[in-house]
Amino acid sequence: MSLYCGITRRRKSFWCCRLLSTYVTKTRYLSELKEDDDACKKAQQTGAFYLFHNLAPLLQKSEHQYLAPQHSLLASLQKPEMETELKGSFIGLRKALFQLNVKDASLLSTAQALLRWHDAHQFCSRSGQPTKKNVAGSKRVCPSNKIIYYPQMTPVVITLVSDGTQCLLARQSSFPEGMYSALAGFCDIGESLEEAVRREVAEEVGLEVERLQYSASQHWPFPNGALMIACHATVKPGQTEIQVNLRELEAAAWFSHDEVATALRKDNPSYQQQNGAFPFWLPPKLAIAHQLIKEWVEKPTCSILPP
Ligand SMILES: NC(=O)C1=CN([C@@H]2O[C@H](COP(=O)(O)OP(=O)(O)OC[C@H]3O[C@@H](n4cnc5c(N)ncnc54)[C@H](OP(=O)(O)O)[C@@H]3O)[C@@H](O)[C@H]2O)C=CC1
Ligand SMILES: [Mg+2]
Repeated sequence: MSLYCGITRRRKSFWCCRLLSTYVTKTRYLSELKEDDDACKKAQQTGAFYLFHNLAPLLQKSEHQYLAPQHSLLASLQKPEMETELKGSFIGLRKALFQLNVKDASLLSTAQALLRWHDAHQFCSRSGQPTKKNVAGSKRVCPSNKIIYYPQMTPVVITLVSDGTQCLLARQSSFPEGMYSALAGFCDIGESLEEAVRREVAEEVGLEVERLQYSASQHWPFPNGALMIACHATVKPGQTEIQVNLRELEAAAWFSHDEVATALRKDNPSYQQQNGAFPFWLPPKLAIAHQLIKEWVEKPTCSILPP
C-alpha cells in the first residue's frame, strides 16, 4: 500500500527588495521550492497535504458534495486506519470530480497527474536504471547518466463547430447516456493548434473548418492528464452535411440555439430514460466543454468573427 502526499503552499513572508504582489511572491516561492531541497523540506514541516491511495484522494462526503480535507504531515498508517482516523474514504477522482469545489478539483487533478507521472517514470528509458525524484517532485533524474525527466502534459484540442445558427455536438459510446459534447482529439506530434483542430473536425465529422478562434484552456485529469485547448470554429457556408466517423464517435448532430440553451439550464440532468430515449444533456460546469457551449449560447456570433 502506498500513501502519497502533495504539498500545497502555506508561507507568510518572502524576502525581496521591493514590494511584490501576493501572486508574484507566491509564484517565486513555489519556484524556489522546486530548486532548493532544504527550503522544500522545511516547507513540508508546515505544509498542508492532500492524501492519495492508488491515485484516489481521501475525501469526506457531505450531502451532495465531497470535501477534500488537508492535513499536516502524518504518521504512516494503513489505509483502513487512515480512513477511520480522518473520517473519510479514498474515492476515485472520476467519481468525485464534479462534486468538489473548483479549487479542490483543480489541485487534486494536478496532484493526481503528477503522482501518475512519477509512477510511470520510475526507470530511465535510456539506461534502464531507477530514476530519483527531487524533494519537490518537480522532476526525476537518472543517477547513471544524469538525464532529467520533467512531467509532461498531452495537448488535446476541443472544438465547438458552428454554422452561425446551430452548433455541432457529438458523443462517444463511453459517455454517459444522453450526454453530447464538443469534438475533442489529441494533437499529433509536430502539429500546430490550428492544424489539430482542422484535422480532428475533418476526421470525426467530415467537415472543413473555415475559421477558428481560441477560447480558453484547462487541465483535464482523464484519462492520463491532458491540456485541453478550447476553440470555436465555423464551417464554410452551405457545407454542413456531416459524415460521422463511427470508429471514433457514436453519433454527432447539429443542435439549434434553443435546444442547447434549454439543455444548459438543466442543473441536474436526468439520467433516466423518457419514452424509451435518454434526454439530451451537456457536460457539467467544471468541464471546459461546458464553458465553450455556454459562450456560444450567450454569443452565437463569437465564432464567426473574422480570423
Ligand atoms: N474537459 C472536457 O470538457 C472534455 C474532455 N475530453 C477529453 O479529451 C480527450 C481526447 O478526446 P478523444 O475524442 O477521446 O480523442 P481522439 O479523438 O484523439 O480519439 C481517441 C483515440 O486517440 C488515441 N489516443 C489515446 N491517447 C492518445 C495520445 N496521448 N496521443 C495520441 N492519440 C491518443 C486512441 O486511439 P487508439 O486506441 O486507436 O490508439 C484513442 O482511442 C479525452 O480523453 C477526454 O477525456 C473530451 C471532451 C470534453
Ligand atoms: Mg475525439
